[in-house]
Amino acid sequence: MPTGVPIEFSGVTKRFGAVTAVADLSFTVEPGRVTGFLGPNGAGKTTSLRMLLGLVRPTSGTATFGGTAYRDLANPLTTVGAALEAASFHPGRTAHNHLRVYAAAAGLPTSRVDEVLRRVGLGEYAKRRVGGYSLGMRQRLGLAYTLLGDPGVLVLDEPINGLDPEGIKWIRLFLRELAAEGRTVLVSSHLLSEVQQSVDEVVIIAKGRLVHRGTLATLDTEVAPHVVVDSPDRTRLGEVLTAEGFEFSTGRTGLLVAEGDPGRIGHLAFVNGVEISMLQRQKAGLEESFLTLVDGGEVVGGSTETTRVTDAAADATAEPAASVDAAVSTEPPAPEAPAGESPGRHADHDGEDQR
Ligand SMILES: Nc1ncnc2c1ncn2[C@@H]1O[C@H](COP(=O)(O)OP(=O)(O)OP(=O)(O)O)[C@@H](O)[C@H]1O
Repeated sequence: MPTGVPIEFSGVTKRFGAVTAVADLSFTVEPGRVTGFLGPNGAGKTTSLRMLLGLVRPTSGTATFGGTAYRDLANPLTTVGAALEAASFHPGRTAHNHLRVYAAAAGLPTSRVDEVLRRVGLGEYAKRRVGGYSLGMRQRLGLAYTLLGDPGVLVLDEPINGLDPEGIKWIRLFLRELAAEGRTVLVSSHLLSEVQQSVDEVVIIAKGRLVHRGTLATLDTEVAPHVVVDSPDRTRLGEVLTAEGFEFSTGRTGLLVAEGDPGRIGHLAFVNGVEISMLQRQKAGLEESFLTLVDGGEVVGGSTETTRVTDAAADATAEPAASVDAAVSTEPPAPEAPAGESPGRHADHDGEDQR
């Protein structure tokens, strides 16, 4: 049985020139559960994961697996399985051939290839060329790759992105299974709804900073509930609320007041002689809480516009590096990478610090 170790971010900051992509990030991801690493596009998720996997050097702070940095792991492939972005595989080769190369490089028996392909439901397609695979099948193949060394930790960047409903259902159950086996499972996504049914814990970042960490249940209580109130004379009700300093917006069912206690609003209406036709407390839903948290994220400097080159053409033909040390299936191309450069590089290229 694989042994999961905690993933620990401690005061991690990453600056790219004037842009602070990640600011003083600290959190721990525990084994035995699925943790969602959430934030809108540009929040700093990929940069954080790349620092964790030794692909980018933090400006300050440490990101480790049970206290050991990725580059210092004795055998990375059997400790951490990681997939950054959609894995790219040569379309002309079979899934079995792809994984056989990695297994051989890592000193693993070919039987391991058959095992992981069966595990992700690709057993009967193992000898088919990857070019004929659907996106969902390619995602499964990427997962099979991460499982080759039977690692105790899995780090998956947006594994649900682009899957059809059946694929989403499958991956949700699969992630839960992996965590139930004692592994540490960290899954990034920019959509809470995408991972909400598969995660036990969430770490939410916005503009490079941690904005929430805890269970989904705690997320639900993070954002204060509202009061929805209505009156046959909405204009007058609005005037009374404004005069008392309440902030509100007008919704379909009434005025949405940033106040958790309906009693206060009811009393206010009563003493001002405003008839109330509806008054109720409304808890912020999960999605609303998530959006409120990430919208309110503090700006940590510079533009948050993503400048990354998406090198889809190269993805179609490039092969992931078959290094024993490289348990990371793909790496996003750097912004200035010329078109055609392999996205499968695994260097610890600190040249990015100058960007
Ligand atoms: N190599 C780089 N050079 C310069 N800026 C970068 C680089 N990598 C990331 N950034 C910037 O850092 C910020 C965080 O980007 P990052 O890709 O980590 O966010 P993300 O949460 O993964 O978003 P997405 O889901 O869109 O990939 C963005 O402002 C981005 O433009």
